[in-house]
Amino acid sequence: MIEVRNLVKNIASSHRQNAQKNGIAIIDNLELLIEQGQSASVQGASGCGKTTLLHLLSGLDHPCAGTLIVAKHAIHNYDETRLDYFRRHTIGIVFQQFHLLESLNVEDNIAFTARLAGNLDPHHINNLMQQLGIADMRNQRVTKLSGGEQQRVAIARALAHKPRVVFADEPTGNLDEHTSSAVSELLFSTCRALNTTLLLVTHSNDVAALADDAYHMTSGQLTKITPSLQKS
Ligand SMILES: Nc1ncnc2c1ncn2[C@@H]1O[C@H](COP(=O)(O)OP(=O)(O)OP(=O)(O)O)[C@@H](O)[C@H]1O
Repeated sequence: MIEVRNLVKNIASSHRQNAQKNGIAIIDNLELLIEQGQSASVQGASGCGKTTLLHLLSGLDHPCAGTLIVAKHAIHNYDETRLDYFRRHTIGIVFQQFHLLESLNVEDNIAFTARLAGNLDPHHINNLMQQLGIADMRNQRVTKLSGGEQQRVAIARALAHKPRVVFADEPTGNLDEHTSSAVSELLFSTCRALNTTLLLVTHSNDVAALADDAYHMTSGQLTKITPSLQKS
């Protein structure tokens, strides 16, 4: 579950005491609720604050004000030690720039987060590689892969430790239309199977429409653009 209340991020200052006084609020009293196991997509103009929102929810950036609860973790109150534990165990992140470990092969990149979390399930990792079409590349260094292949490795890595929540920033941005559709369906179906909450930023209407709820971001806030597609 993700619960965000009155979230403010001022891009000129990350210090709480200066939040209201300095700079522009790129996130301005934003509210969001996603139940456990549900998914939501966020679309919006370039520079409107989508990546900033994911960084705040991942504990990679600090809010100026507001409440951020992610899988029962009230991370707005956490220090770096607790945030580090939270990131390792609770969430998976697909970054826009992948951030793969260049010295490792495909399989070790994917297993890395699971090893850190102490939750290595080789069968699950093998399934992810098979479903994402990267099993044949398991022993290759990631630097040898195309952008689209690296993107699939990044997606598998985010799911490898069966996190409670996944944040994905343009997870299909480097994929052709056919692969984008297959990979995004796999991302959504794997999250559903694991009862993992998924929050995804995308420029693709097709990918956004796969989510239970779709939001548009503007003026630092989210507006729901489709009714919730409640599953029976
Ligand atoms: N650390 C920072 N310091 C100052 N400004 C920042 C910082 N991080 C982001 N910004 C600014 O905040 C705004 C939102 O950036 P963000 O990356 O969240 O946008 P976005 O909606 O994800 O854009 P895109 O769709 O192009 O990826 C931009 O104007 C950006 O320049």
